[in-house]
Amino acid sequence: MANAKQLTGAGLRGQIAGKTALSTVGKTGSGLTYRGYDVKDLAAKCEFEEVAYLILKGELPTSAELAAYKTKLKAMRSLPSALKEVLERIPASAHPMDVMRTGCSMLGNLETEHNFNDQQDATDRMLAIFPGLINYWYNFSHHGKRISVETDADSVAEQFLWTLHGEKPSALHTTVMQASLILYAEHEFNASTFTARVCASTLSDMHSCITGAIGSLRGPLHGGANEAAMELIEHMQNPDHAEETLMGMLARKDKIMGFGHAIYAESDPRNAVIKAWSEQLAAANGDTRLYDVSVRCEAVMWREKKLFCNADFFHASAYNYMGIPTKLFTPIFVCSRLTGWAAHVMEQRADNRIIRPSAEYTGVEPREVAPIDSRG
Ligand SMILES: CC(=O)SCCNC(=O)CCNC(=O)[C@H](O)C(C)(C)COP(=O)(O)OP(=O)(O)OC[C@H]1O[C@@H](n2cnc3c(N)ncnc32)[C@H](O)[C@@H]1OP(=O)(O)O
Ligand SMILES: O=C([O-])CC(=O)C(=O)O
Repeated sequence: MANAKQLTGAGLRGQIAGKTALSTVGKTGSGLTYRGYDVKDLAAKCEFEEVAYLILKGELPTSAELAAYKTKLKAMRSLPSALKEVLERIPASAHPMDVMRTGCSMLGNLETEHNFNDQQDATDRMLAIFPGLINYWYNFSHHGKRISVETDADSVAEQFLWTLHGEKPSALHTTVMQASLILYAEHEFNASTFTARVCASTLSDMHSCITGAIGSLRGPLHGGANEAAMELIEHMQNPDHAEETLMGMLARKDKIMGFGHAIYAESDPRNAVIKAWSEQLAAANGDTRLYDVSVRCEAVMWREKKLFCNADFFHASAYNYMGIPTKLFTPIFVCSRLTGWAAHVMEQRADNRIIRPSAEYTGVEPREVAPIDSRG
């Protein structure tokens, strides 16, 4: 069993900030479970909709329940015309995470969750619409194309790739995307989920909670690390060049995105799964450069710093091999983590007290306001 990480210090590290029945992270040093199931088991045996159902409703679905859930999601994909108009006004230079944030917020204006009894439907609508939403904007702003999001795709995974590329994806790509969405679906009290829970604790609506969470996920210390990792590895010509680049960065004390974790001590269980898929995609592509340089980065970081790849690092090469533009990497994370965020919002609502911690004051002692002409 791996050692647990010492959790103390700034950033609320190690503080219990609430209860959850949704997942455990690093409980045995390196494990991740969703409602008691090992994430590796889920990624090997399930499709994303089964895991979304598990996280949102508590148990894995039967085949009839899964079929009904997928049929429901498939019927909820269309984009309201007012949302399309907003997406068409966002420039190509925008970051897609800002597009996700605005798109989610706009949806909240058009289809407001007025009543908490609507929380499951509001969540399902976002699960169904988010892949098409981001790819509608991407295709319009980058290629001047108004795509149809009412595809025959059988799953969220397939819908993402289909609406991006305009054709049914290969079985391999769909399988990898299923696994990726499962790996990213839920992760206890990470920064974006905690954002969603703080928002939920004020009894705000689901779209506000998810919009806030998207903003938190955007940063490179959290979900944005998969894009930052891609920007790093794309310049590496071969493993020796990768080693040379990293050694220089470490000497300059640069932060290497895609490595390290706030909770895990020695490894992130999601890494082995996406790494294996990246290797398969590299072989299928007949170009192993990105995989090979990533493997060398992993070895160097462990040798030099005892830092390991988190979920994001091998996602960079895997997504690149599937022809996904780098700036769309973190929105895929949104399409997946939406399940965890929404389940946490539901959990917070079911046993709520407004989240309002205290601060340690470090400012000046009490003093009087001097008349304005005597200041300075
Ligand atoms: C899906 C996800 O969100 S996973 C996380 C994605 N984020 C990244 O990949 C960004 C790069 N990684 C990091 O910035 C950090 O490891 C975090 C934000 C994930 C965790 O931060 P912390 O909990 O503060 O890290 P931790 O306490 O383990 O850091 C220990 C030391 O290692 C250093 N360190 C940690 N990660 C890295 C890294 N990727 N590169 C270089 N040094 C690092 C820290 O700077 C710290 O050094 P210090 O004590 O001299 O300041
Ligand atoms: O738990 C964290 O701090 C970050 C993370 O890995 C995730 O949200 O998937």
